[in-house]
Amino acid sequence: MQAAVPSGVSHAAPPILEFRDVAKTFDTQRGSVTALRGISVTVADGEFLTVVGPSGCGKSTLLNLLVGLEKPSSGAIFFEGSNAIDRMKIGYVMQDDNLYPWRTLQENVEFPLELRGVAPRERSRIARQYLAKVQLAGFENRYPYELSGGMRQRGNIVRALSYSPRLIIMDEPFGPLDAQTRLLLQQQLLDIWAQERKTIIFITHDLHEAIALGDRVLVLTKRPGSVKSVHTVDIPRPRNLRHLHELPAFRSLMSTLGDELEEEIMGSQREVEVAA
Ligand SMILES: Nc1ncnc2c1ncn2[C@@H]1O[C@H](COP(=O)(O)OP(=O)(O)OP(=O)(O)O)[C@@H](O)[C@H]1O
Repeated sequence: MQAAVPSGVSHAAPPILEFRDVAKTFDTQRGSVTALRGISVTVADGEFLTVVGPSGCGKSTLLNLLVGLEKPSSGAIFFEGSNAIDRMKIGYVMQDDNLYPWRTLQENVEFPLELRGVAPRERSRIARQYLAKVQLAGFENRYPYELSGGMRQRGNIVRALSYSPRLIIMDEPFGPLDAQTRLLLQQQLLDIWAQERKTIIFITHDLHEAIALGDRVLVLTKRPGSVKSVHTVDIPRPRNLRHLHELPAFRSLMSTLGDELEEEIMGSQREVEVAA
């Protein structure tokens, strides 16, 4: 059961993360591609921020800058007040579960704890505790090929949580799952988040998911991605995800986000037509 957390207040907490006028241009053999431009946004400690935007607008690039896979072309990113980002404090969950096939589920979840030098007994305890939180007790000794897609992704998520990172970034983690499994995992993620209040940045194509999970929804423009709008989700927690669509606040935000994204997607199409 989730703790009651009023929605829309967490971003009043001190920021844990700040993007300050960040831009990213890739130099390729066919010229340069500006993926992001003028991104300025702060994320509060313990906030759940969801990010939506048209395909190719730079959402994954934003996350890659955070985890150090790419460097900003200009501007700066501050994490816990420093631009020397301690990436050991950041967990990353990608769309494809990337559990190691040669390790059992338990050994997979223990892996980041091993890297951080946690003693075997303690890491075994922590891994079991997290696996139980997502109803995977009893499956500890299975290998990834013996698990369903939803089970693997749950393992993937708790692996990122197990070493208690301060920030977790998730790039469409539920993308490939069927609707029913997706709903279950969304609810489990919210339950864990309510208990632990980690800061989460969650990218999704699904507007329903963005509203259901987030304290705020950040909308990016078409490429080069910049901040189009930021909306506070005015729906109290705990949220019953199966009945959200009945709430006027949900329907109103769905409609606003739908309009904003349509505007961006139509804008991209017009540019393609003019260029053709
Ligand atoms: N390493 C790279 N080299 C050159 N161009 C890149 C590189 N990475 C991304 N891009 C370009 O930057 C733009 C943004 O890409 P990105 O993957 O961040 O978008 P996205 O919003 O995550 O897309 P999608 O929603 O389709 O997953 C795209 O035009 C992409 O082709």
